[in-house]
Amino acid sequence: MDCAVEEGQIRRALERFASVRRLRFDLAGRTLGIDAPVQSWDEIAAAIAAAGFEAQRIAARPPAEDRARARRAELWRLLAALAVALGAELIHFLAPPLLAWQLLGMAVAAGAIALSGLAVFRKGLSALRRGQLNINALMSVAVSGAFLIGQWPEAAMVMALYALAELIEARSVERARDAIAGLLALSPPQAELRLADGSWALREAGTIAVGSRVRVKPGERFALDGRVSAGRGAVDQSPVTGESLPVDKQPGDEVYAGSINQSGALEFEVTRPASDSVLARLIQAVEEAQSRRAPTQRFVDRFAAIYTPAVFVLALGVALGMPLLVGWAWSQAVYKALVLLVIACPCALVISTPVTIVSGLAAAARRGILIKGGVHLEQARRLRLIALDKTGTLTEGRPKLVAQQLLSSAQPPDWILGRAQSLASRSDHPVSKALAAGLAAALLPVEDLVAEPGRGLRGRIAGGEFLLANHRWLQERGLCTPTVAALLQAQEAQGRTVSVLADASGPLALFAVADSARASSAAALAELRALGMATAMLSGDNEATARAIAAPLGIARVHAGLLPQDKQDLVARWSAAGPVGMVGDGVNDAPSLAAASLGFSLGGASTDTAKETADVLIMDDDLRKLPETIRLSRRTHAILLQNIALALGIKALFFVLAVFGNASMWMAVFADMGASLLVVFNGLRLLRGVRR
Ligand SMILES: Nc1ncnc2c1ncn2[C@@H]1O[C@H](COP(=O)(O)OP(=O)(O)OP(=O)(O)O)[C@@H](O)[C@H]1O
Ligand SMILES: [Zn+2]
Repeated sequence: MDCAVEEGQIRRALERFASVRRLRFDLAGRTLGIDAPVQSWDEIAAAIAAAGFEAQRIAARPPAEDRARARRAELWRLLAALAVALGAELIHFLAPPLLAWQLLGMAVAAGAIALSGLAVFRKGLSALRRGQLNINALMSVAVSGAFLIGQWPEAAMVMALYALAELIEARSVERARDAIAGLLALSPPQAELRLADGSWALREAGTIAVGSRVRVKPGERFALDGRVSAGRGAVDQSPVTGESLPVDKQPGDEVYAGSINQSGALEFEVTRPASDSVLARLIQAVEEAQSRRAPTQRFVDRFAAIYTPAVFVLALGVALGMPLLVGWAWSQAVYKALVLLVIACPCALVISTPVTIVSGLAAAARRGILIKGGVHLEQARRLRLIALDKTGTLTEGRPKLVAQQLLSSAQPPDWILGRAQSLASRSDHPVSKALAAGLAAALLPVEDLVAEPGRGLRGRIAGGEFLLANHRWLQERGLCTPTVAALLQAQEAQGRTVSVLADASGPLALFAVADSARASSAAALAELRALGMATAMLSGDNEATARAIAAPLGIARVHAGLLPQDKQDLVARWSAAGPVGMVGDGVNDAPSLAAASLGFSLGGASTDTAKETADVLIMDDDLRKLPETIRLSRRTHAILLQNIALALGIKALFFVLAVFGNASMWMAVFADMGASLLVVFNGLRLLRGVRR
């Protein structure tokens, strides 16, 4: 495989295999890494053969130096072909018009073609035999045609330039990928490991076991993920989370491979093998995202599949039609038709999209935004409404007990608080956790504990049945007296979430927890609105509480008291009217994340379920990454359009020149190469301005 067009053909052929997890193309090295189970290898090889390529299994990747040497040899071969082609031109121009000289010139031209174009002819012929029209077939026809009508110096020139252009193009695509790999591959290969005798030694990061002790000096990068066990200091985590400010680390804190230790020596205990670090998973996700084709890419591929045969038919029309209709000389008409064949090369068009999208994904990853596919990158700019979950998304999700009040004097305070504490300590819900952490009573055994989603907890303690209920549940149970309701409303108006301990006799005590809005929330929402997005809050919490949190953030649409199912229904209903983004963090949010056109979750705060369901992961929990994602999506889209216009525009220009002016074949090849390079560099612009 030589160019992006062929890469696309192979990609399409393998796309339908569910077993193929990842494809890693190395155009310059002519190798393709396929991550798939052994059983499907034969099937895959057969699919590659059906696409017109011959797959050769390699025992191991040839070492980097060998590949570099092979690339250099190829470059020299093509430069030599170019020189020989120039020789053919010189003979054509300078030599006397004798048959001997003619024959010599033809031989030299044939030599240049053989030196540069054997592979093109081989692949072109095999495509023609299968009744396909690919770029190799077109070039073979064009070059043979030019040779036969006596334009042998030009035929040689075109073949040499074309092969050279393909080489340059393959290298630029490769360079785009390397730039991305380089941006992401930031963790050092070795780490300083403590050995059994207490001494320190450098070891390959891949061989260090979970639980080992590793040391990082100031200024060095972490090679592995872990938990600090000794030392303290500031760590720059921007390569992993995009967080711009260094984070202070002390024993017990998590550190990530790829981040930079800025001050103080830190020792940490390895918590994940090198292959499973957050950074490694990030890289893997971006690579997987690359191999899934985005909508624009599908469109371009489909277009190219029509465009090439269409130009071929047109060329045929010019060759046959023009002499008959307009009275052109046959040789002139055939020559113009051959120029058209060269123009039919869709290379620039076909590489324009993947390079742009890959750069966009990498630029996002460098900002700590993990986008799980080009589709999602393209989708973000279409969003008109963004729905945000309250607890844990707009707020920190770490509520604290800020007020408590006894509502009954039938039992001693210790008796009541002990029951509340015992129920609360049995649940992982943030409200319960805040209560458990805020009270200090002795724990009693709880039987028949039931968690009622969106309502609270119920259980038996020492023979009595108790509820730890929110306002809604209290009302449903008919336990809410006007006095209690007034007390609850006073707390709710301050944005607090209230739970009431109650038994059959009625409410016993109320507990109010407060959760503060994230520092980034207000700015993020203002930016979203400036981008023209509508925002809405979805919450399982009480309406008054939710409104108290929403008001300072400028969110007018508040939907509170929702059960997880209600959230999903709302999002699904809105999605039917237009693309909706949903931002959530909890297990409860997974259904609505899936129902949204684009689901966002927070990398640090979210549950694993939410992270897996989401299409976009915001690594450092900074909500300002939401507007950033949308801006990046818009920029990516603009560059995609520019690239498509550029690729097609240059072709159109040469098309007109070829038919009505005097564009020559080698000019057309040159234009193709120039267009390819332009779109590659335009796509790479997305990577610029990204912090390393
Ligand atoms: N296990 C529990 N312990 C205590 N209270 C609970 C529990 N489960 C639900 N609640 C009550 O029900 C309300 C809604 O809970 P739910 O889990 O649906 O929403 P949330 O995740 O807290 O809020 P949001 O939807 O804004 O993220 C909570 O505010 C709380 O008052
Ligand atoms: Zn091309």
